[in-house]
Amino acid sequence: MENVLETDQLGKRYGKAWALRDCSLRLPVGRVAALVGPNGAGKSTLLHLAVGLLRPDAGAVRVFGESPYNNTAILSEIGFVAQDTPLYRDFTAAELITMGSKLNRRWDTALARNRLAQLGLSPDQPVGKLSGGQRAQVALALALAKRPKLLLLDEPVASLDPLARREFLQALMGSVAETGTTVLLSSHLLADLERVCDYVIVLHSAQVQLVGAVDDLVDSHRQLIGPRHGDAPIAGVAAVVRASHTDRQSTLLVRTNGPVTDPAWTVREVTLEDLILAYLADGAAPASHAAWGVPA
Ligand SMILES: Nc1ncnc2c1ncn2[C@@H]1O[C@H](COP(=O)(O)OP(=O)(O)OP(=O)(O)O)[C@@H](O)[C@H]1O
Repeated sequence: MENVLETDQLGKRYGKAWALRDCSLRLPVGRVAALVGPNGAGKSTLLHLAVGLLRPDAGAVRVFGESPYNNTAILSEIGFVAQDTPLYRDFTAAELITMGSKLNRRWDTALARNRLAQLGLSPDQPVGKLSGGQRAQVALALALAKRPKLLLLDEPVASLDPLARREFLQALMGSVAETGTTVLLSSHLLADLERVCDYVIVLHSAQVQLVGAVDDLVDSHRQLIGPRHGDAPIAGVAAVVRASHTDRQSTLLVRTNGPVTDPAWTVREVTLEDLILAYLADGAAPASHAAWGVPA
């Protein structure tokens, strides 16, 4: 399957501290991917490297097979909304739409205008006078109007109210279904991500903890509840990701390599949220997806 974004041992350092380290991942075409991790995990750094705003200090990042830092031509295929949704504050939304139409090859003016109308946002007001959430909506409308092949969104819904959030994610999904755009969006709102994403990248402390298709990851993990567990191997379990114990009972989130049939264990399916929380809690033990054998 074709990969839109690929990184190989990608690293970015600020002074002596690595903001992103040994990051190897693939994002296949057509996916809507969640980029998840605690504050300071390296999410924005990864997005900035992918859009060529930062130059790697180690390894490589390729978007559509090219280095975004050295090849500005591919930027026409990438839409990016940064975390603080920077816009020229003295410009009106209408002026920004006109500017977009002059600067972009595949610009969809009607889409941008319709979204603003749908949202009840005046196209004639300087965007600096809009609320933070309204400005985010304008930035997102402009990003969709670019009709990019890859859309990178850094916490796009953080400043939106719950209804606006739901509406935006629906609009995003509609646009993706129509155009086949690959999306990578960072967010802390796991329930939102669970609704819209079919791929996930979990970062912690500058390193990739988990990456893969949501279906594959959910299929290859289980929660086990049973007698207090020591180190003894359990048939069907490739690795224990997270364990919690009482005096007599253990609850394990495990990666499986076959069915767990030992009757001592009650086996439950996991949700994406269970998985993300388990891998985030286990952030001290990073590994590449290759090491886990999780399909990319
Ligand atoms: N310009 C900078 N100068 C120095 N350190 C930086 C800079 N930008 C980011 N960092 C550091 O790099 C690390 C990763 O930051 P990054 O912004 O990528 O995290 P994040 O996962 O996007 O966090 P958040 O969820 O808070 O937005 C952090 O430790 C941060 O302090």
